[in-house]
Amino acid sequence: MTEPLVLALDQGTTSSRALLFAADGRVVAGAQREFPQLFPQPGAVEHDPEAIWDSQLATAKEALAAGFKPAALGLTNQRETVVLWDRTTGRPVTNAIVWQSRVSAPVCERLKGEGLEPLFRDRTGLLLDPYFTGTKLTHLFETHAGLRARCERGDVLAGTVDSFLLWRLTGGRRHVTDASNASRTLLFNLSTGDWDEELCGLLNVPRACLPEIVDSAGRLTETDPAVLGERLPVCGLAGDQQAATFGQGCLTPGSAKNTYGTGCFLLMNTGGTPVPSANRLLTTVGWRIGGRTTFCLEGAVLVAGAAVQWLRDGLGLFENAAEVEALAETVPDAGGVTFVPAFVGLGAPYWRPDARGTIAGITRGTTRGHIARAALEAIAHRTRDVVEAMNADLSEMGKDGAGLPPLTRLNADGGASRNDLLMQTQADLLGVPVRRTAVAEITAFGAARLAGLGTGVWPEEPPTALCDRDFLPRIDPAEADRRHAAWGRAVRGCLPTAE
Ligand SMILES: Nc1ncnc2c1ncn2[C@@H]1O[C@H](COP(=O)(O)OP(=O)(O)O)[C@@H](O)[C@H]1O
Ligand SMILES: O=P(O)(O)OC[C@H](O)CO
Repeated sequence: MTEPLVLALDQGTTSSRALLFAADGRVVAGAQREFPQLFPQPGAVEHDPEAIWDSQLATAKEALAAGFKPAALGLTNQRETVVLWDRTTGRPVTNAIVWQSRVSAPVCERLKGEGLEPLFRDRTGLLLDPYFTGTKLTHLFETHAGLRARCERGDVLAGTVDSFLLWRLTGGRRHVTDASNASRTLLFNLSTGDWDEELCGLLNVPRACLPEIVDSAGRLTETDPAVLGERLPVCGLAGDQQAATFGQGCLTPGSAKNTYGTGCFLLMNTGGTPVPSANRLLTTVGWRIGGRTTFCLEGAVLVAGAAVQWLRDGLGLFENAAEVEALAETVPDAGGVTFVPAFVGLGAPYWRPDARGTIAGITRGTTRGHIARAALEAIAHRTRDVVEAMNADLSEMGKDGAGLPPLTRLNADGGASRNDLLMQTQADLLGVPVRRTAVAEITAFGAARLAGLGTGVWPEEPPTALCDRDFLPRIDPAEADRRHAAWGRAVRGCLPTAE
């Protein structure tokens, strides 16, 4: 095969993947491996960084074993999760604290109590929620004696998962991250495009342990031949949600995608200047190419497909996640059942780490089908929560004359987007078409696209045939509003103190 191929490594929350792509999105070879999720105490979620590395390395080797020679490598990763490792040995010094983990909630409360949230908001576009990397580091330094000092001396390095993987892939030569990953840490200043000394000080994070920030595409570095058996130029690097946005071809302001995976992440491209949110969404870097940054507004829903996983593993309702659709189709509606899967608190736009899940409205007639249907509806309602906040932000922008119209179409991807009932429910509740991508692995494809662009082997224009199916709204908007209002009441019911 002579067409230029790109190897994408996609290090996700529950599995690592390596996929070799052609420019049109075809997967020529690939491999995927799950790795263990660790729940050491309620609200804490950890990964063993060695398990992350082993699974990622094994998949990369497996994909390369097919015998094709990629022109470049693109890397994308679960975001916010923090890894600390010894500079000399490369060995992790603690488990990775995963983005879902709530362990730094007390640190966030303390900082909020000191009135610091507006400062963090203005500079980083984020909120003081335990989701983000910075307070996870603060927490680790407060609970591991001597760790901060080792970081200050530069003996221990810190970074998000991309940094750790690149350290290993380059044989311990490069300690880098890209601007999109950096923008998820609470330490990155959106205006300067660099680490913010004052915020590092407030979070007690020594500058010496942080990586160098590079672009998301270009000749960023290269792999050590001893690791993958060959020297590959690393030409694409981005957080997984930003990579999916790029892969979906959301390259113009106003275009948006929602990834339905463990959580749901809805990102809208807002162009070359950061748009502050008045409605508790996040302002984040989409990608930085040639030193020019594209920004996004983001709504992060912490639990989406994970609710389906819980029906599978926690309640034993079925064996495979895909079976939820048939089960939910056994009933015409949720029969008055509302399921708010606030397992790790609620993300955008509520940001309530103290919220806990509820299943309400159960009667003697409630069946497994009703619960399954309510779980799918919950995912669609959480997405509407985000879209309402986003449209409000866009309308606010419009007052200055520089606005974008409300969302006109949502591009969908991720494991749970394979569920037709979920996609139809989503279109119904939003009142706009939902377009499901034909490229199942769009996150990895986005990383490959960045690398293809970065190395110049692929055209700048994304492939055109990305649509698998359009789901059009079928219910009256007033009915959608009524259902969403009932959802809002259920959400309020799962908050310990009324908002
Ligand atoms: N057909 C389906 N319907 C609903 N949820 C599904 C379906 N297939 C997979 N899921 C859910 O999607 C998630 C997996 O999607 P994926 O994109 O691989 O997630 P991640 O990248 O976050 O690990 C799981 O939480 C799973 O429960
Ligand atoms: O690994 P995923 O696909 O669940 O994505 C996780 C997000 O990057 C967390 O912000």
